[in-house]
Amino acid sequence: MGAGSWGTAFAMIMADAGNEVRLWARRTEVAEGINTEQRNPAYLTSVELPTGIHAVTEADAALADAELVVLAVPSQQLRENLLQWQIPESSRLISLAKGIENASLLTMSQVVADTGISSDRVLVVTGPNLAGEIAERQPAASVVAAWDPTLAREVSERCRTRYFRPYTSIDVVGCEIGGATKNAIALAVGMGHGLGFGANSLASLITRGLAETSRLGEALGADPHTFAGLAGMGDLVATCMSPLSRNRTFGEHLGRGHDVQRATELSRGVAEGVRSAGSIQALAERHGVDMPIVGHVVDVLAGRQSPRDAISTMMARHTRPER
Ligand SMILES: NC(=O)c1ccc[n+]([C@@H]2O[C@H](COP(=O)([O-])OP(=O)(O)OC[C@H]3O[C@@H](n4cnc5c(N)ncnc54)[C@H](O)[C@@H]3O)[C@@H](O)[C@H]2O)c1
Ligand SMILES: O=P(O)(O)OC[C@H](O)CO
Repeated sequence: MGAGSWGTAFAMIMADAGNEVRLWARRTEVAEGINTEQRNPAYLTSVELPTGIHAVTEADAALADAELVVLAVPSQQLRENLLQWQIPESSRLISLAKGIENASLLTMSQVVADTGISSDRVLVVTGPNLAGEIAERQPAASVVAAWDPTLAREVSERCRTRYFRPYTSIDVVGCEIGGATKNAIALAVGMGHGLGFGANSLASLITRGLAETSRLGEALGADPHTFAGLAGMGDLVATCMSPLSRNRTFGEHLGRGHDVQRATELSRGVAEGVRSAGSIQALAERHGVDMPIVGHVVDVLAGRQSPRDAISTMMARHTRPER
């Protein structure tokens, strides 16, 4: 459900893994391009898609009798869409979005459950999975997380291909916090890059970003090991280091001196950290967790601080043991 970059690339994974795939696109021209030319004319436009993907513009046509419903709309739009869709009762749902809902401070699997769908039916797929690389069938690993390890295993087998290697996890909340928070940290790393700083600065931000992500995750009951894995460090490193990342690129525009409006105009696709950073900060405050990098990202996005001042303020913080 959603034919943006990741919805399209994940449809490709599912088709390559031998599933019959229906892909819901909002726009007729997107569906037609996929069905007649095996190309999405709006996202990943140079990629030839497998013939096994059938695109539709009616949500009901995509959802009818679906065994697995893959949710690939941006996180702040998930609830409004779910409330309109007729999700088959026997289906399982896979959440792909990486964000925290603004109004509720819920993770995406929690939003799904909040609309009345049992959390036993909800899975999360997350990891270092930049859609542009996956669509070229470059090898990557990922994590399929569910409360029930048997379900996680079953679904991981359904999306395994020669280029996509899914591990399993029962730490749903940890995987989701890793995925949502890395976007805010990537904004900070992008700012550092845009300011002209090198590998030492960026590695320092990544590592301390992981430390604050782990603190938040643990406060929410996550397994600390998750943050050393694909959904934590793996995704954080891929996002912070790749020019393909929309979040890192958005941060880079800010670091080069553009304001949020101009950075938005220069961006293609959704940079989830821009919308979720404030929610992550609010969630951290609710649980008494210190997240200085996310806090400064929020200040920069709100125009209260420049990227350069944000970095200077972080550097001036009191020193203390690393752990
Ligand atoms: N692109 C990636 O590399 C990647 C990888 C892993 C996870 N994700 C996550 O997947 C989610 C989707 O990202 P994406 O990369 O596909 O974004 P995108 O910007 O490429 O596409 C967004 C899609 O959502 C649709 N959309 C936008 N507003 C909508 C609304 N109100 N209702 C319904 N549909 C709407 C658009 O039409 C489009 O199909 C995000 O949470 C992102 O963090 C992306
Ligand atoms: O392009 P980004 O910044 O949304 O990152 C994409 C994926 O989440 C990387 O795993």
